[in-house]
Amino acid sequence: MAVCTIYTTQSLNSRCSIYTSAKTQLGFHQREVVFYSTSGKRSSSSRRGSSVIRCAAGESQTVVIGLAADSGCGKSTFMRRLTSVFGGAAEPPKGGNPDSNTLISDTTTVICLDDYHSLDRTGRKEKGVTALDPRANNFDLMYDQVKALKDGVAVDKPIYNHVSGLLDPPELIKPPKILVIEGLHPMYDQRVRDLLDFSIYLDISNEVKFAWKIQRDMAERGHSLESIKASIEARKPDFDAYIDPQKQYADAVIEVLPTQLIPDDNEGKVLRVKLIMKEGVKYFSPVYLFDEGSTISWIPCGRKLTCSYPGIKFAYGPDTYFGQEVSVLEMDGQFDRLDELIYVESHLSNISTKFYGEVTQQMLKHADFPGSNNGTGLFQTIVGLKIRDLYEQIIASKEAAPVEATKA
Ligand SMILES: Nc1ncnc2c1ncn2[C@@H]1O[C@H](COP(=O)(O)OP(=O)(O)OP(=O)(O)O)[C@@H](O)[C@H]1O
Ligand SMILES: O=C(CO)[C@H](O)[C@H](O)COP(=O)(O)O
Repeated sequence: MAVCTIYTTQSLNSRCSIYTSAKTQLGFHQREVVFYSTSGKRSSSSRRGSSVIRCAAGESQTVVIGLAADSGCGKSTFMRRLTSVFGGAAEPPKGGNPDSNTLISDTTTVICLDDYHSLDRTGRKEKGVTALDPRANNFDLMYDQVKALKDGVAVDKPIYNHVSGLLDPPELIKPPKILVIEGLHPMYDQRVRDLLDFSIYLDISNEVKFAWKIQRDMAERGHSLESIKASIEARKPDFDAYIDPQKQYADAVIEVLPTQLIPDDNEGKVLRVKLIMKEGVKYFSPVYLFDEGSTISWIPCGRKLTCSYPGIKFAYGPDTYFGQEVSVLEMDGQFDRLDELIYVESHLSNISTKFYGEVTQQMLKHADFPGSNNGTGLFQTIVGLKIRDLYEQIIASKEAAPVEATKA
């Protein structure tokens, strides 16, 4: 008999029901469910079939964030910036699988959606599908488990092992304060998408993606230029079909393009980065430069900001994106001196900092992360602060709301 230990923040006399079905997605036919209440009391129940515990609506505290991007587009770097905003280091589950893709800190748990690959590397090869193809992923299980975590219920999440290319035995994930689901498809399945409190898409243009891939896979992983080109080409049709369309659903998009400051630049070192922020998203007010709603172009170089060639240019203004109203903040170029970023920060509003200079402090703290001297690092940091603010607002609103009557 498989034993599943489930931690719940609900008291034992709160209304939680166990739903069972004939067979779990993980393959267990019978399991024991052990509840731990916050007071430490314990009770257990044995059922045939899979166990999903659903507790009374309105009691959940887990805020769910989706981060979508292709492989090698800066998700891990963004996650490191985000978890740093909440303080404390993010680490793999203690004593667990050394190849786990999960990162846990005091406030956040980041799960990688590669863990919901239904086909392992050999299986994909045999069936002739890439990992980007929805047929290689189990969206039913993804939905069930993200929903359970959002409802305050622990799950046994599978692990996709990137070293072996196999599906490893599952790991226990307890409901965190903030759950980040990052990977190829957080906004692909409507059921999963509807669970997200906020969503981000990292939109890296083909030229820049290629430059980053070469930098990482050639320098750090020993791949040849030809194999990198071949891998990008092989993924492109599925990327265009299944990954890229998700950006229309994102509340914030960080778009990374080649610079416009250097004519015909093909080095890909200087970047033009746009932060596209949807209007009307609950608990999220877009950042603005100087004057909300105006159209602004700003070259901050001069007395207060050191700029070597090709300089720095900011732009801000309203726009539409997939037919929706957005505000766009743009930065082209790179900083020479990160401490001078405070000058730029002081002209930005709605950045959800807790003290003057917090963006600059965060950027200086992680000056060694990729993108710290340009708009990728700046906008990732700002989005991290906006997520903290969103989380605090959601929690405050739940605490203020009267407890809902539970249904029998
Ligand atoms: N902002 C950036 N500026 C320059 N290079 C970057 C930036 N972000 C990421 N990179 C490059 O891309 C590589 C991949 O970044 P990262 O590991 O954060 O991406 P990822 O999406 O998590 O990748 P994967 O899904 O393959 O694990 C880095 O090693 C770095 O070379
Ligand atoms: O697109 C990816 C997401 O990170 C990976 O390529 C996918 O998970 C397959 O993994 P592997 O390359 O280890 O077979």
